[in-house]
Amino acid sequence: MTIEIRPIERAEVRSYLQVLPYVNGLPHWEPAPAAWHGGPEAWPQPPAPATDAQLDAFAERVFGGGFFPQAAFVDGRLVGGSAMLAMDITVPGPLAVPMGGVTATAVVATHRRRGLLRGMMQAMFDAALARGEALAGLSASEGGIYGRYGFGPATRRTRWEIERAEAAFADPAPAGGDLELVGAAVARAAWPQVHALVRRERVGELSPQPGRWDRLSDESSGTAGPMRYLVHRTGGAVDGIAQFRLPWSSTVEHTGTLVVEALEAASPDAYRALWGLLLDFDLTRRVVAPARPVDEPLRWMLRSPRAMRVTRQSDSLWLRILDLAAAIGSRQYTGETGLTIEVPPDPMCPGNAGVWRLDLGPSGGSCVRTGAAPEVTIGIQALGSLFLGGHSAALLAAAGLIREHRAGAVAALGRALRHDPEPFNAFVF
Ligand SMILES: CC(=O)SCCNC(=O)CCNC(=O)[C@H](O)C(C)(C)COP(=O)(O)OP(=O)(O)OC[C@H]1O[C@@H](n2cnc3c(N)ncnc32)[C@H](O)[C@@H]1OP(=O)(O)O
Repeated sequence: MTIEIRPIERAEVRSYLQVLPYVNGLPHWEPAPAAWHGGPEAWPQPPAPATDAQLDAFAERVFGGGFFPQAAFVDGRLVGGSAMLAMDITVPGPLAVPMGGVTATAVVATHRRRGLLRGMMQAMFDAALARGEALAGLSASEGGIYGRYGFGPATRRTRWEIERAEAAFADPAPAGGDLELVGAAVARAAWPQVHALVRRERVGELSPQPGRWDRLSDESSGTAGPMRYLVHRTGGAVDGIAQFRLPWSSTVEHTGTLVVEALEAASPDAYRALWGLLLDFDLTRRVVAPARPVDEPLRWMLRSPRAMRVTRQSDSLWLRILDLAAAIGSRQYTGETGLTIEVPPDPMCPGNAGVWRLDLGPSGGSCVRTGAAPEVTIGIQALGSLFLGGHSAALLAAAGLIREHRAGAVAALGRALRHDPEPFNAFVF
């Protein structure tokens, strides 16, 4: 048996796409989307296998630029694929820095658990480093897979519900600006503008992947019904947008649910006005929001903050530091901190291991090798989890992921790295 890991040629794109479960109509995400969306029906419906025309259209896009696919061949047959997208992620500053976004990953069922993904991941890390990318990120299909490659959960998402009857705002004064229900064509033009404003400020936000907005559609999807769009304008300029559905259900318990798939607002007025209408939409009983930040201002705007019931919480973006010194130099920090850290061996990115002197401050950071004794030992996975400023270093130390050699060093590292508000990415890729 011969194994070959290499980038694919243009003529191989269709074979590459065909190993991806969703292209075959198989689930590619958590097996139970209903756990996030609620309701007893499979929601949304599993996708149908891609048609030939769709495969050709995908293939064109794959070689449209910024997409770096690797594949695993066994005895000449393509049995696994994974790809990196050239993206930008907002890091504390806020500053946009390049990140290789790992996506479209699968190995056919007959060839799993023999190291093919590890081989593709190594090839993608090496290529990303050669392109000058210090970070890689991904959304994980399962929580047990990606830690071994050095990825740490870095942003979180929650699913919450609010009963309409309990959703009154503490301050009933209406927000400024204008709301309009629009079709997908208007949403496709408006959403990029809002997202650009939001991601300039919000740490963890990502540049949109190619074709992201083309997927906004008016078409109905099974019991989920059509997507609906609501925009907010201030002085005629769009500064907020939401997409929501009113899914059909056969049970009385689940009828009248309004599902807010995404909502982005670039001003407090837009945020308040969009939620104001969605929480008080006639003929509904409940709002479900499946992919929201853990620090949702809306809770603090409600007369009864406990009306917002968090029903699920999970990781969202996983981050992998490929080049520690470059990554540390790419963001800004709270206060001035000097610290010596030890990073244990990192076989997939060996340049990260060793003892480093960190000098971190509001104008940036430096990370240089030192012979001094380390004050903390921290693995590359834990550094990935802390890098955007989410999570607490003390928490990871309590879990045994950071070892402290000088009292107070973990607290100092945590203070320097932490960022408020919590990092969040509105869309997965
Ligand atoms: C970023 C994204 O695109 S998310 C989408 C990921 N794709 C999917 O979930 C589709 C279904 N799954 C698959 O196709 C495959 O299981 C993959 C792509 C996740 C992994 O491919 P494989 O070639 O089997 O992985 P590989 O053999 O390199 O695994 C490396 C290690 O991960 C482990 N592993 C692989 N998949 C899983 C899993 N689902 N759960 C737990 N451990 C796993 C292997 O046991 C192995 O462990 P080891 O390092 O201790 O030996």
